[in-house]
Amino acid sequence: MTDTPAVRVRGLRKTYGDTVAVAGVDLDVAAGEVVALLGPNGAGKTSTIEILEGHRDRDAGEVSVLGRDPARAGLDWRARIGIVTQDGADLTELTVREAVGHFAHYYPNARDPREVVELVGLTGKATARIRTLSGGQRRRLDVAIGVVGRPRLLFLDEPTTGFDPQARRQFWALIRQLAGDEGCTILLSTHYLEEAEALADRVAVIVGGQIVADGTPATLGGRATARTVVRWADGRQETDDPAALVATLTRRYGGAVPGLTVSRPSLEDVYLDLIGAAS
Ligand SMILES: Nc1ncnc2c1ncn2[C@@H]1O[C@H](COP(=O)(O)OP(=O)(O)OP(=O)(O)O)[C@@H](O)[C@H]1O
Repeated sequence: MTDTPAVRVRGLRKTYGDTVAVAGVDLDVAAGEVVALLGPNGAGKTSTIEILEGHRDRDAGEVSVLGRDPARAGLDWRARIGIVTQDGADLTELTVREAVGHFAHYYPNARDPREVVELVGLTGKATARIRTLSGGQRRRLDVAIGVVGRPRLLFLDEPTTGFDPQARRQFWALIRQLAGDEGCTILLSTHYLEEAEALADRVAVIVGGQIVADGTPATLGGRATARTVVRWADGRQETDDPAALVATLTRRYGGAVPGLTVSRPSLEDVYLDLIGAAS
């Protein structure tokens, strides 16, 4: 990672008529970092991401993406970012390989379209027309189009919606490869907590257009220091000393404790608390 942030946002605001979609967002993404934006429907994730992509105007605030203001950046800047939107491109009569090849032409240092099709697991569909793809295959194609230009920064807006579990795991492996081997900075929005946990170095939770928490998946919302919950067949207790409680239970039952589980709050528990407290 270098010291210059890939993304720096201060006081970002966006309204649509009477609706305040983004209400003063501050966000930093370091070069090489994978950051997940989490938040309920309508929280302002897409609006924020689209402003950072240069696809939407802002009302106020400072935004720097790869050192430029997206509202004024040119083609050289655009060639260094990759975008996977919720809608995808409208190219339904092209084949998968044609579509990826078409986008490759826009970039000075594009990847080989065949390699990209392979990377997203669509080789078996390379000559299929886009309109014949399933929803999950279509999203993989969107990812292929997003990465064909070797972006330094990749925006992924709910990238795995509609994926089956196996496709989601394959997609995660692809993202780890892009982030790890190639040092690509990634900002993604998702509704899947396990996706944020699997991929993100850092998670920012946005509610009502404001960031209400920002931290690693392990520490978000005080998760690392939260009390441990011990559950067993006849009870449940929160404790700071789970070993002592389990020892007590073991003595009480004279051996194995039926149905014993020892857990810290999941990322989902913490997230639901955060959005509940904020709304
Ligand atoms: N083009 C638009 N015109 C009017 N209102 C809009 C427009 N786009 C978004 N909004 C409103 O702005 C708010 C934030 O929407 P946004 O799409 O940024 O949320 P989101 O967090 O991405 O939601 P989701 O998880 O449902 O995709 C919502 O209240 C939405 O209805």
